[in-house]
Amino acid sequence: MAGEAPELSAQERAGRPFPVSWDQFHRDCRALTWRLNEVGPFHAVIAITRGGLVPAAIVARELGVRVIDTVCIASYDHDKQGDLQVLKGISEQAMKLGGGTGKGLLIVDDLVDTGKTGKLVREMLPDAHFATVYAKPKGRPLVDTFITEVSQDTWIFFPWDTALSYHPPLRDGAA
Ligand SMILES: O=P(O)(O)OC[C@H]1O[C@H](OP(=O)(O)OP(=O)(O)O)[C@H](O)[C@@H]1O
Ligand code: HPA
Ligand SMILES: [Mg+2]
Repeated sequence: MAGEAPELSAQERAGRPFPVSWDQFHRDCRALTWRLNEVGPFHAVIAITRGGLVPAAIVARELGVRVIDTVCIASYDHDKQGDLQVLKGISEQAMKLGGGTGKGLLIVDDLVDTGKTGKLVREMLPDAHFATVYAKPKGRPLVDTFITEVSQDTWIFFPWDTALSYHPPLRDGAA
């Protein structure tokens, strides 16, 4: 409709950019593993794709876990969240390892934001341990272990979504 304000994406609503380098991400994943090492052992890691694949690989490597499964969920189209779609569920084999409820399984994702994705996976595996590298306040209560909390109005830029590019000097109006 004419005169109606355009809908803002999550990233536009988020005032603060929080860029994360590969190096920083690796360090944060290792810090996460230190905490998880106190909680395990785990029979398997369940990565929430796609963002959870990267921390899941690092965490599984550090914890010595070789069974990794995925739950494939799509919700954000870049920075706009739509309805959650489960494109692939947890495998029967991983379900068995978790006794049907997720006991002894470790769910890994890169972050929780609104918590919608995490809530859905928790419902599939109520007894699993849920770990993320970053957490925003709305999603935080869903997570058992995380490393860094950022404000709800922060947008995290992951290294696999970004590239090095020219940045104008502050004098020329750069933010
Ligand atoms: O707490 P929420 O508000 O549900 O948001 C968090 C989820 O959003 C992102 O995934 P996305 O759906 O963008 O898919 P991707 O992992 O394939 O990038 C992120 O990796 C989390 O899985
Ligand atoms: N960064 C990247 N992807 C996301 C975010 C974020 O802050 N929130 C939900 N998906
Ligand atoms: Mg994701």
